[in-house]
Amino acid sequence: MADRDTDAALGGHLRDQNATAEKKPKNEHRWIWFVTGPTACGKTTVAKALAKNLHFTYVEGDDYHPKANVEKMSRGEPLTDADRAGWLQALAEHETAAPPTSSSSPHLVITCSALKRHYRDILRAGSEHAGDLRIRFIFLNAPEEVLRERAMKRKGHFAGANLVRSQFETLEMPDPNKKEEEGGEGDVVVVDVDRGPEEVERNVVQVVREEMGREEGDYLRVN
Ligand SMILES: Nc1ncnc2c1ncn2[C@@H]1O[C@H](COP(=O)(O)OP(=O)(O)OP(=O)(O)O)[C@@H](O)[C@H]1O
Ligand SMILES: O=C(O)[C@H](O)[C@@H](O)[C@H](O)[C@H](O)CO
Repeated sequence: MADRDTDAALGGHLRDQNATAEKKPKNEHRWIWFVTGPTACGKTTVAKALAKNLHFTYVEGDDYHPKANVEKMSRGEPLTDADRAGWLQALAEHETAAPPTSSSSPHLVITCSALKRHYRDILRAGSEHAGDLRIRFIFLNAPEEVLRERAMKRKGHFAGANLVRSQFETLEMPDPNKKEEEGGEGDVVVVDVDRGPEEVERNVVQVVREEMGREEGDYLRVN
């Protein structure tokens, strides 16, 4: 018995420890959530909502593009595989790096268009050697016309509406419902974003909570 006398001698410390142990999930992993999709689908908006609601550490993928990539996209020119290689590598390195000590949570949310299967595989490979990582993708799905309109209305961003067409040409839409051997990607959740931002944010937060809850038990440690 973790008896009362012992506990009293420890000033209640033992009791506090047991209470903490009960609250912890059985398996505690570090989670990396990539928020993906073509330009103006709402990656930044959604990632900020996850950071705010679940206290995840937020990494803005666009900040890791070299200057030449940003200049190219500002002119409405699509990037090539070679243009994207170093940028994808830089994002993959975030997965295995220890989170900054100042961050409130070990879990990361990273925005990254990740348009092609091959790009998503680079990000998957980034986590392969770190046994405690769980990596998931959220694909924000909306028709091209909706994204063109959002890009047109947006102010002060290097990517304009003239980039949208080529993003859809490049896109290899992930299919989580197909079997893996048929090219399916079971670690992707597709969320329809052709609706208001509040509804999208609510849906995404729920998707993340459910997925982490399923693996980690009832208690989701978010901070
Ligand atoms: N669900 C939504 N409904 C309407 N407008 C939205 C929605 N989500 C985001 N927006 C608006 O659409 C624009 C694009 O959103 P955001 O910048 O978050 O997209 P993004 O995918 O991060 O873009 P990029 O990849 O080009 O940086 C912004 O002006 C944003 O306020
Ligand atoms: O792969 C790409 O072509 C890029 O990542 C773009 O998608 C942009 O970074 C961004 O989304 C535009 O603002």
